[in-house]
Amino acid sequence: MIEVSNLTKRYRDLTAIEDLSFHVPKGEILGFLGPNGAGKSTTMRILTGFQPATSGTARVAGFDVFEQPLEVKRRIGYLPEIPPVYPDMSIKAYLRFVAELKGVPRKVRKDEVDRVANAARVAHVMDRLIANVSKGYRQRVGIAQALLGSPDVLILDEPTVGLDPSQILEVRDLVRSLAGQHTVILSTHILQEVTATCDTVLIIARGKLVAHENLRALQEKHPGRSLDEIFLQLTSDTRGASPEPRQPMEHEAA
Ligand SMILES: Nc1ncnc2c1ncn2[C@@H]1O[C@H](COP(=O)(O)OP(=O)(O)OP(=O)(O)O)[C@@H](O)[C@H]1O
Repeated sequence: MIEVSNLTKRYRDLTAIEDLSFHVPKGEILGFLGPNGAGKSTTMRILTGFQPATSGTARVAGFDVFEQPLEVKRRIGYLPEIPPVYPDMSIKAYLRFVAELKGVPRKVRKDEVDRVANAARVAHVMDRLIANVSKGYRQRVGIAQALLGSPDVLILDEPTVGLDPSQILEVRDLVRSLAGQHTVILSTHILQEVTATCDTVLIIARGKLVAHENLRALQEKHPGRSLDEIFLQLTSDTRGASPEPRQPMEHEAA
């Protein structure tokens, strides 16, 4: 469903991701793990067509991300790190608005909004202003908008960041319930996030792929070690190094 080949992104002299290649089969929930600054958001922005790559190719549902971006966008639901919600709108008005933007036909729009509201468990707060609901609910609204139009692929960037423990459990349950019908990439720097929701993990460090396998197989390769220890070992050459200085923001093309 997702095929990435030799993907590289440079921001001036900083290489954010380098020669990344991986494949995500249909219906899988892939945990995309890496320390801060490893290149997760960059990869997701490229896959969702929000940012060009410097080189390499990426295909979603058979469509090239760079050559057929509209076809790709139609098949992807994206929850960026900061949910793209409008605080002054009610949840209902916002979801109807996004459904319209996504081209959900008018006569099925109401049913589609009801469907995603039930799936993301916001159906009981639809008339509340987004500004007045908790961060957990805002995150659910972000997930609901990603589900609109039932895209084949969902890309969720740090969906539980900043939530309290009970909200985290609810969002994890929700993501788990999506397996099978959707192919999901779940980005996080929290290992428990992956063990709670995913079968397969892809780990990057400093923009390079350091592991891509079934969680159980990864543990079997490192007997007697916890996943935390395995993660630390695999990403160790990035730790202890001084933090990456942030380059000037690049808003324009690669
Ligand atoms: N627009 C940009 N312009 C310049 N440098 C950038 C830009 N976006 C990201 N970077 C740099 O690219 C590297 C990878 O960043 P990215 O945000 O993809 O990492 P990440 O794994 O998502 O990190 P985090 O978990 O902290 O969100 C970092 O060194 C970051 O400073």
